[in-house]
Amino acid sequence: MNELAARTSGSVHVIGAGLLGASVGLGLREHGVDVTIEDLSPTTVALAADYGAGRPRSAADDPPALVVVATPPDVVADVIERALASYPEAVVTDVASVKLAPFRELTRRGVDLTRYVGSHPMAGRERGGAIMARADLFTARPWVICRDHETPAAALALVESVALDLGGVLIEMTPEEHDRSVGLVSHLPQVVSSLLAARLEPASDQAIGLTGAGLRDTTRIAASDPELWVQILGANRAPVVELLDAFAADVADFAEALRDPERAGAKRRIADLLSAGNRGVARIPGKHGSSERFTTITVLVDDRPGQIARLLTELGELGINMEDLRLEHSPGAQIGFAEIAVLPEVAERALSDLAERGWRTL
Ligand SMILES: NC(=O)C1=CN([C@@H]2O[C@H](COP(=O)(O)OP(=O)(O)OC[C@H]3O[C@@H](n4cnc5c(N)ncnc54)[C@H](O)[C@@H]3O)[C@@H](O)[C@H]2O)C=CC1
Ligand SMILES: O=C(O)C(=O)Cc1ccc(O)cc1
Repeated sequence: MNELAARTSGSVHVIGAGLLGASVGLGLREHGVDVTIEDLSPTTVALAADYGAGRPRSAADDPPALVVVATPPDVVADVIERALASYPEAVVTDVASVKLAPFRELTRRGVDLTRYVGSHPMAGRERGGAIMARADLFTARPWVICRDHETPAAALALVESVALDLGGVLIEMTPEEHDRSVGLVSHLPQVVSSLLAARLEPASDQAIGLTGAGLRDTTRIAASDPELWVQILGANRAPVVELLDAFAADVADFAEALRDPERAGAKRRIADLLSAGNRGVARIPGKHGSSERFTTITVLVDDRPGQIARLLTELGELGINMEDLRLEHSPGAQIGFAEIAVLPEVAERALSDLAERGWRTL
């Protein structure tokens, strides 16, 4: 393996070798960090080891410098407590999606948390398990670190070095700030997406067949693991319930305006709520969200092998830099749509040059 230099010094022990734990292991191994892994399931340990996420710990191993706890949230406090006791020299971090509940539980138990630094990479996938792990899962994604004033600088630096080696973007927050923030940007979207997708269950095949990008975009995370989310939502219930109540009030407000759109002010109310959505989506960082930075051109692509590759090659030949690409294709359709984000100043030329080469654009 062609190793990248590591910031992380010392060996890392990962407890819970599923999606997050094995991804941490894979990413650190690429930097040549010595990683050992542990899981309740021997099969998961074997799988994660086979994929290259680390090796099982043996009695002869030196103690780790850092322990990363990547177990489900409902056991995370227990595992952190055990790790602090088992490795009295090590720094211990975790990657659980909620930060306040385990911190409070450990404090309630009187556990000395000097060597504990809570963290949370804002990266995941719909399905868990070691076989879903990827070394690049955390690349360019926010990685929240919850320190407190007593956290020793060396402990903080070690956790930060792991996050940076894995390509994460460090963000410092208190556990309270973290839980409120993820309630809004992760937990509320999960509930809304799941409830929306649940509406599809009894729908006819004919209706489902009309599905387009809008429904796909708003329901992707509805495929997430219910068991994990029961734990996450339960552990962050206060902020999530508050957000759900406010959301439900907006839904009721919207339905009320739509019930009688001829009533004075009703259309304005509907427009105001939709416009607030425009302003909200414009705040989302990243290429899809910051639509003002790029212009999207849509190219029709025949459903034949090699068409997308040809389109991308020709864009390169035309000297047009693609900032983002999205493909849309309905099953059974003879045509697909390639939505290509480009810099606004080249959009017009891209459309005309592509048309000249015989591509159909929208
Ligand atoms: N799935 C996601 O998209 C994200 C998950 N997280 C957090 O990461 C943590 C792990 O989630 P995933 O990797 O998705 O779950 P996962 O189900 O893929 O992996 C969890 C692993 O922990 C093991 N485990 C359970 N109890 C254990 C114990 N007491 N000791 C040792 N191993 C134990 C399980 O056997 C399993 O292999 C959770 O706390 C979750 O909140 C954070 C960011 C994203
Ligand atoms: O897929 C996405 O959009 C995610 O943001 C995944 C995710 C799920 C749970 C987390 O605690 C953090 C990130």
